[in-house]
Amino acid sequence: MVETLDATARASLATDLPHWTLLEGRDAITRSFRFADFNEAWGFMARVALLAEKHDHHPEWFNVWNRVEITLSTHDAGGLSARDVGLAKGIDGLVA
Ligand SMILES: C[C@H](O)[C@H](O)[C@H]1CNC2=NC(N)=NC(=O)C2=N1
Repeated sequence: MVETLDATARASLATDLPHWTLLEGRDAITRSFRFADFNEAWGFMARVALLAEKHDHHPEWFNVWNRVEITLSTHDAGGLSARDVGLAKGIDGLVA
């Protein structure tokens, strides 16, 4: 069983992941990305997919042309876990 984030980890979310926001009504974080065109967005999604496989942790996502919205939550934990923070940091690294 995966543990959800403790209070200390939650308190540092805003500084650890400044580009991600907490969803309303659900224990999950989200970030929206915008690219020059669909080709760039799809390339990013391909890199995220490889990263997700490496982490064995997978995003919920939505794409329209140049926009990609990613939501992270740990289904096995029923909420946010360190796996989400790890994957979010990895995703941030792809666009840094
Ligand atoms: C068996 C496999 O390790 C699990 O189902 C993993 C795969 N990817 C996952 N991704 C996410 N977001 N949450 C999970 O609980 C999860 N579990």
